[in-house]
Amino acid sequence: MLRCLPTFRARAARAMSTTPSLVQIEKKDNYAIVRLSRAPVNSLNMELLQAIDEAVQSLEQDKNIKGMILSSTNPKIFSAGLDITEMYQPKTKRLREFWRAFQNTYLRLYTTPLATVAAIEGHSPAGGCLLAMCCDSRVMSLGGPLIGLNETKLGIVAPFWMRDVMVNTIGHRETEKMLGLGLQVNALRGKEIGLIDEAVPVEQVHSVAEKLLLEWLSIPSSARKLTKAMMRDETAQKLRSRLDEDRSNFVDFCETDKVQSALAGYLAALKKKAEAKAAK
Ligand SMILES: CCCCC/C=C\C/C=C\C=C\CC(=O)SCCNC(=O)CCNC(=O)[C@H](O)C(C)(C)COP(=O)(O)OP(=O)(O)OC[C@H]1O[C@@H](n2cnc3c(N)ncnc32)[C@H](O)[C@@H]1OP(=O)(O)O
Repeated sequence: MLRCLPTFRARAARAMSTTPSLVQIEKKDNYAIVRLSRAPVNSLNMELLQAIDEAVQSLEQDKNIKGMILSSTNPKIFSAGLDITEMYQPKTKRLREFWRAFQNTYLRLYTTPLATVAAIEGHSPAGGCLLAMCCDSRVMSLGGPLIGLNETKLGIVAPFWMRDVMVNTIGHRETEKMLGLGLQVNALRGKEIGLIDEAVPVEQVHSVAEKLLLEWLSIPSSARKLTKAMMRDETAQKLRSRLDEDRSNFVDFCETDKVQSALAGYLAALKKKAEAKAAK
């Protein structure tokens, strides 16, 4: 048995070196930094969504960990939102499972008793914006990066729970404009409308995120957790009571010719843009 151990260790090490982790977790004293790490743009496929859900769950179970900073290994992109290739020409079974993973990740992150801060150095459209809005606070870098729910621009409609989280963050009228027009805004504008809490130069994003997290963690823990639950449970419960219906709506909607042709057009435009960039 003892002689088997090095072989087992070597195999495990080899497996780790060949299977890059989709989410990197770095533990500090009483909090962790969770970095999304799916090249090139952290688009949220089913496996990444599940990895985020599992990461948050494992931190919730660690009695030394009280909070987390959600971030990206790519300083240019926080997350490109849902992986459009999951929705384009899908297999129905996988599409249902994919949406279930999205629902679960949202519910986990929005209602986690951990204190959470999003450190947004790069772009954060659609599902990326949702992940950020699920956190208790958001810090974003000044300059180029944009954040927002741009679904209408793709010819798709965000589900009611993405809308609800945005309404809870920036209010009804700003959501009506952001969502209806598919707007994405920079950090300064984000701060004006309450989507972003701190807009800072990129090199300060992490230190300010830590400062905000420590502020949340300075509140007596049970009071902070109960207040978070009081603020968020009703919104989460609305989806929990309609999980199957929401999943069916998504699958039916996604499989329509109209949505499929909108997604085809959008993917082609992304590809063309990437090719033009590569040709430069
Ligand atoms: C009425 C009932 C309603 C029920 C509910 C129904 C439906 C709800 C449906 C959906 C909800 C969706 C939420 C979403 O999240 S949709 C996703 C929206 N995301 C985007 O629009 C972002 C698109 N990407 C970009 O804008 C840029 O890529 C980005 C700014 C993120 C980065 O730009 P950069 O120049 O650095 O990189 P690119 O060259 O553009 O991209 C590199 C590479 O990555 C591919 N890619 C980019 N984004 C995605 C994506 N979201 N999914 C899949 N792939 C993506 C891109 O095509 C390039 O690929 P390649 O050419 O190098 O192979």
